[in-house]
Amino acid sequence: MVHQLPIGAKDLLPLDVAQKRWIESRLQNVFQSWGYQRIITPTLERLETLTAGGTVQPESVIQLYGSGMDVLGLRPELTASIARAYAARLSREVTNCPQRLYYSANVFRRKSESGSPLLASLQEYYQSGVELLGGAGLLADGEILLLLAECLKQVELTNWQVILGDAGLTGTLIETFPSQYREKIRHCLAHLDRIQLENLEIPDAVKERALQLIDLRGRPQAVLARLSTFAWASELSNAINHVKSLVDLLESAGFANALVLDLSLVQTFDYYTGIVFEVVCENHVIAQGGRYDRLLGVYHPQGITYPSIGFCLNLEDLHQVLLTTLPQSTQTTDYLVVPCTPQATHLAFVHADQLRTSAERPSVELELAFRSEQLIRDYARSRGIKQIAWVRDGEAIALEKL
Ligand SMILES: N[C@@H](Cc1c[nH]c[nH+]1)C(=O)O
Repeated sequence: MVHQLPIGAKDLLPLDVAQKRWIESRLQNVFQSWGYQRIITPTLERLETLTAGGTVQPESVIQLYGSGMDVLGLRPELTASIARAYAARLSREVTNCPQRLYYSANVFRRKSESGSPLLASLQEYYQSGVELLGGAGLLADGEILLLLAECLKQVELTNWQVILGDAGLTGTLIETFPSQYREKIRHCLAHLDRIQLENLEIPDAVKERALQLIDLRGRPQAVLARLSTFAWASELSNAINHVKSLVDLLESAGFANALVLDLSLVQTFDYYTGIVFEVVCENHVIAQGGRYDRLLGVYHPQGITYPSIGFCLNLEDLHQVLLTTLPQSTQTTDYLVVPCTPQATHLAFVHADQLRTSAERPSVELELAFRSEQLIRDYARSRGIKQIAWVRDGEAIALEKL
């Protein structure tokens, strides 16, 4: 019998792991230097926790049955879990808010290409991200976007673009459409599907406004100028002014050419209430996030909420885009210690141990099979090992540099 992986699952071999750790450790250094602390939440949560308030669709969660009647789910993302963990732990005391948290973890999604749950495949992804809980306003939004830009700089990513939207603003605009058309329009916006929108059977006046919305995408100043020509926009001046101030802040921080304003941007998860964004590079969505001011209230026993914002980087996408700049080999072992005869075995273990605890803390591996000297040298060269310590019973150890 051939034991195959489940569809969509994959093994990460040592080189993949070395490259992934290179990315993760650079990101973690940035998170820590901005004052974020690591949080670890469980891989499994109650399904109702993951989908509370309709923020995550149950169909996208891989479900399991726990003891009793609990339906459990593998987390499809971490923001809901972190909101659950902190909702009742936050308070308005100065010592408590804001909380800056980061994570690096795997997430699982169920993907159904054909819409059939039987054909759905398991997808496991890795994310590194941050949540700024209890942080509101321009400063918090600015911190998150500038922190994201610093992460991209530290992993040496170039040619990226940030697509910036506002879920509050877009949601309010969608609310102004008659309720029977909202879902269809939302779907077209989420998929940037102008053709489908043009062909929808909806009244012309509604369609015209929906098309105005899908076209609100491009250089920020041009989009904002176009927006100001629409009569309906005047009722949304607070949200529009916030976006303007954020755009100014980002442009003065050097984002100018990398920023696209897209007021039709709709995200996969439905908990966003304010700015939303994604980073794209070579057709990959490298990162996404946004403001979710109501989510903590969903988990708080009295419904008290705290304004919050965060993002995550999608490590597989980042890995793909960075492939040529990542380390191309795994770390090599410094020494190979060779017991030349069975009698030298004990001495070889002792010598290997002495080397490992010496000042430079080298990595040391042991020859296991008493192979010929030639085979041992060939093996060491093939693995990039630079030094062989030949251990013979009753003789001084002979060090050979390759
Ligand atoms: N959890 C979101 C990203 C995010 C983090 N914080 C806010 N949003 C995702 O997986 O897409």
